[in-house]
Amino acid sequence: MNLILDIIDISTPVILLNDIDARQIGVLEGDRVTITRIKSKHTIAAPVSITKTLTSQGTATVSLGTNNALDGEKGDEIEIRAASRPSSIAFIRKKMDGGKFTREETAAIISDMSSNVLSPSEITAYITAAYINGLDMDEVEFLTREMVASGEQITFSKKPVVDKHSIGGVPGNKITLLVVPIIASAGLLIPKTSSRAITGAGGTADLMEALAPVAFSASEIKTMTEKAGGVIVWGGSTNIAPADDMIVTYEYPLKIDARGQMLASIMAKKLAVGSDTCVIDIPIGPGTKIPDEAEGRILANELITLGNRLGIRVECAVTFGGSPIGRNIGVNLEVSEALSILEGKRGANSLVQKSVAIAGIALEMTGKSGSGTGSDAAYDQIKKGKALKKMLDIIEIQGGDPKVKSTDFPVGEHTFVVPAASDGYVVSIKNQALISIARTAGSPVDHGAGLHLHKKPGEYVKRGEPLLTIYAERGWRLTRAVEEARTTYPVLVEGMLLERISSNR
Ligand SMILES: O=P(O)(O)OC[C@H]1O[C@H](OP(=O)(O)O)[C@H](O)[C@@H]1O
Ligand SMILES: Nc1ccnc(=O)[nH]1
Repeated sequence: MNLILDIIDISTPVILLNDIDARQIGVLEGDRVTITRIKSKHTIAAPVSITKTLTSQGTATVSLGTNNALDGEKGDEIEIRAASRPSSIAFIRKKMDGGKFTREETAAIISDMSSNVLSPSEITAYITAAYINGLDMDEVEFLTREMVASGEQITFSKKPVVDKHSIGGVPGNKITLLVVPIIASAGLLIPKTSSRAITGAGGTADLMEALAPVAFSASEIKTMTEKAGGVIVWGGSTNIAPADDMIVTYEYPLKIDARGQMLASIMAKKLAVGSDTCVIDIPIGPGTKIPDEAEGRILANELITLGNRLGIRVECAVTFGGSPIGRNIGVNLEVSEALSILEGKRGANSLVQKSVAIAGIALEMTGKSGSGTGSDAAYDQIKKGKALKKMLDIIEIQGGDPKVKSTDFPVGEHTFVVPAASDGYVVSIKNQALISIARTAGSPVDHGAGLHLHKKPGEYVKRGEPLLTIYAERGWRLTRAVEEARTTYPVLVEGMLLERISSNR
């Protein structure tokens, strides 16, 4: 049936059909149709949503998410036909039943995902099936290569091309804002692509966005890296492994990072930007993605094996993730904390030591520093102000303000101080509770939202002294975050009364 195209500004891939037209085409809610733009003969597929009022008879309203693939204009004539179910759904079902994906099946899933043929519930089913039944190394390699093939690739003529990545999972992990300028200031190329928050309250792409734009094409990333030595950009921005970003989008609300997808997500971004030397941070501990050192070693071997298969030299650093890195969680708070260290101010040991350790490994891997001297050399780049200067160059080349200072990042005006309920040493911190409070307060969308930890494990606190301060840009968000802090006890002080339980009678 031929209809007239209208476009609605929502991102979810969908086509809205009037119920009378839908009946004539023979489709029900959630069924798929093919849409052919008569003028260009270009055909795509999309899931249907049926309406009596939003779209009148004779019109088909597609979301921006769908129109990106169709490339249509309001008023175009389009032909709509009921489509058969994509074959990738059968492959997803195979994984639900514990089967193994072939390269062709992986390619079909990634292609259907990238071209919006799969609906959000089907993508979620794919991630969930892989989360539960896992992917073996062949399947991970297929996925990585298909993710790369779904977008553009960069090659540099100068070698080495260095990279770093963290598997995430530990709150406050802003080290990329220090590691990249350290490495670039040592004269190495580092085209760093990051995801937004996956399980956390602020991913590196979210943090960097407070300093400069992060969405660039592959050729812009190449040119900027060649000029400044490094960049910190959003991997899902344009066309660097776009299928990876779709997976991350559907993982975020579930607060999961499926193992096979995580390996592919990280390594696809490395392969796409042409890096040959990579250090990967694996934070371990309670409330992180990896519970202990033994599991950290297994993951490290998987990343190294995958790197070998892709021609990337990988070293992993298993790091302590049992409590936050630094003391701030949330976009502006983290950016400010990272910049203040680059500016030479005193800062949290956990942040400085971890950053120079990771940067040091990269310096040693590339021969810039001798064995065992990398972290001192990395620290020197901070102390001599070279890392700060490089970070400002990176900010400038990405279109941010090169005069920015650590004090330029406002926190939300709504604040609440959580006091210690008793005297004692802080014995532990619940990462997941802190992440959840920061997300509830508005992070990463509200840049001023988040929290500051006054006390970390091993530190003494007196009753009534602040344990943490919560910041929000909106009063209602602060109220909800405070309610959460009251029930989850994110910072545990020894001897603290956690709960009173009495008989119901
Ligand atoms: O939200 P969770 O799952 O904690 O972690 C995701 C973060 O971890 C990685 O950090 P980086 O790019 O190595 O700095 C990703 O790119 C992303 O920013
Ligand atoms: N799944 C992922 C974990 C960490 N970083 C990523 O880019 N992707």
